[in-house]
Formats: sequence, structure tokens, C-alpha cells
Amino acid sequence: MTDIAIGIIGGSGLYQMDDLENRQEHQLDTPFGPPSDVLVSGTLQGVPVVFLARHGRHHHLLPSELPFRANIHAFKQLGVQYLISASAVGSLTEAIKPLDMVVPDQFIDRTQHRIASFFGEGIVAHIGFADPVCPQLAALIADSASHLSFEGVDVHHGGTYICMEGPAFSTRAESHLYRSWGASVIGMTNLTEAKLAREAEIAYATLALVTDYDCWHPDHDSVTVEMVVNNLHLNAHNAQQVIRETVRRLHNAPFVSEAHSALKFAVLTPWNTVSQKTKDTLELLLRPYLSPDS
Ligand SMILES: CSC[C@H]1O[C@H](OP(=O)(O)O)[C@H](O)[C@@H]1O
Ligand SMILES: Nc1ncnc2[nH]cnc12
Repeated sequence: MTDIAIGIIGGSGLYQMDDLENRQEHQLDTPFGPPSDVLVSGTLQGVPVVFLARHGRHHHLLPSELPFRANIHAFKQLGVQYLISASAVGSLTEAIKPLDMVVPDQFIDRTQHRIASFFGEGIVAHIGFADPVCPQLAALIADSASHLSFEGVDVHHGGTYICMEGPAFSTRAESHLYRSWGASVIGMTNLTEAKLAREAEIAYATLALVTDYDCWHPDHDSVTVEMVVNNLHLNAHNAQQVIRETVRRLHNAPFVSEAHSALKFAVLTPWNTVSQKTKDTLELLLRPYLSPDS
């Protein structure tokens, strides 16, 4: 099949794109095992896209169980160059209220049990990650959300997303600690995904949908799954509109992101010292940098 440049990864509450036409399911395998679910390609207002439900369509995978590498590899196999993530988050600040939308520009890593690199097994690479999301894609998402102007919903362009391990939500002491760090929102998935997308040279940015005030707010109940789900049902529809508008704009004006050449100077290990097994595993990622006889 021909390459699909735009990928969408939906988190809690976003298990499919309602208006996706010409749907086709792709059961893919990767050197890192199978992805969370089938990838579903189709067209959104005539634009080819491919969608994956991050936790599976029936939400059967914990954040710590997500096959992050397989998911990103599967998008890469289909030719994805831009990946739009939609995610549920808790707010860590008064200025960001439930149902608001946030497009983070920074992450803080509080994960503990995840493999967050494609490299190792005899090949070393260090990607730049100072700016962990693609600024152009983030701006497109934020501008699309602002343009659609949903009643009672503020759009926050920029902010720091704390990525915790989960699955339990934070303790109150942790929540206050993250606030003291100046963080804006908290979730359990996006940092790992952003790192792997960068290693795969895919431009990545997130539309974060606020569902709760975590557990720091004196005037609001501490976060529960019921609270998250109720608010997700309210804003999943808005989120799909933002994604559609972002896809439309991106298709009309694609751009070159720094992410698209992230590996250019990142690999330290001479290719001729790498085992054939590791070469085979990483061939898709390293293809642009390999000479025909390496
Ligand atoms: C259902 S609340 C916690 C759960 O929701 C978020 O998932 P996602 O980022 O995939 O939308 C959060 O990260 C947790 O995994
Ligand atoms: N408060 C919270 N903490 C972590 N992940 C979340 N996802 C939605 N709300 C969350």
C-alpha cells in the first residue's frame, strides 16, 4: 500500500475516529512484538490517515503494559511522518480546568518500568530531546483547537506534562510536589511515546484533554476513573473535531520537522561493528543512513 503520512493515536476515551471513511484494518507485526491493536487506515475529509487505540479498542492494556516500541514501529511501517496524540490528563494548576485542552511543550519523566529506546543490543544512539514535541505540529493542533472555539473550553498552548508510571493515580504529596515544579498536567503515556517517535524520526505532538484536578485541589474531589470517563465522554467529540481540523491543515501545508532527521548525528556505533540481528531489527529506522553495502 502507499504511505500514509499522518497518524493518530487515541488514548483513554478515544478508541476510534467516527468520521473515518474507507476503513481498512492492518494487523501488523514488528521486531518489538504486536502493537496495541489493529491500525485502522482510512480518509478523514479525503485525507489519508491511520489510527491506533493506544490501550486497545477495549482498553485492555495498562500504561506500563503498552507496547510503545511496537506502536511507533507500526506507524513507521505505514509511512507515518506526523503523529497526533490525544490523551486524557489531570490538571495541576488552577488556570487549567476540566474539559480544557492543553498542547504541552515539555515533559518530566516519572516512569519506572519502561523501555524508552529502540537502541541497545550493540548499537548506541542519543537523540536530542530538549524540545520533546514538534513545535510546528503542536502549533497546528493548538491553532486548530482555538479556531474551533468550543464554548467554555480554554486552549492552552504550551505547558509541562508529568508522565507518571501508574496505574494508581498520584498521592497527594506527589501531586503537590509536581505543582511545586511548575508542571501543568499529568498523565501516564505520552513521554515514552514522544521519545520513541523522535527516535523513529516522526514529528509528534499531543492534544491533552483535561478530565480532573488530580488530587491537590482543596475544592474538588480527588481523581477517580468515573470522573475521568464522564469528562472524556463530554470532550471526545471536540477532540475529534480538533484532530480533523489539524489533519486538514497539515495535509494542505506539510512541513519539514527537525524530528524528521533526528537520527542524523545520533548514532555513535560504527555500523560495521553492529550484529546482523540488530541491523535487521533497526533497518526501518536506519534505512536513510545506510549505504547499500553496510
Ligand atoms: C483512565 S485515567 C488514566 C489513563 O488515562 C490516560 O491515558 P491516555 O494518555 O492513553 O489518554 C492516562 O495517561 C492513563 O493511562
Ligand atoms: N490525574 C491523573 N493522573 C494521571 N493520569 C491521568 N489521566 C487523567 N487524569 C489523570
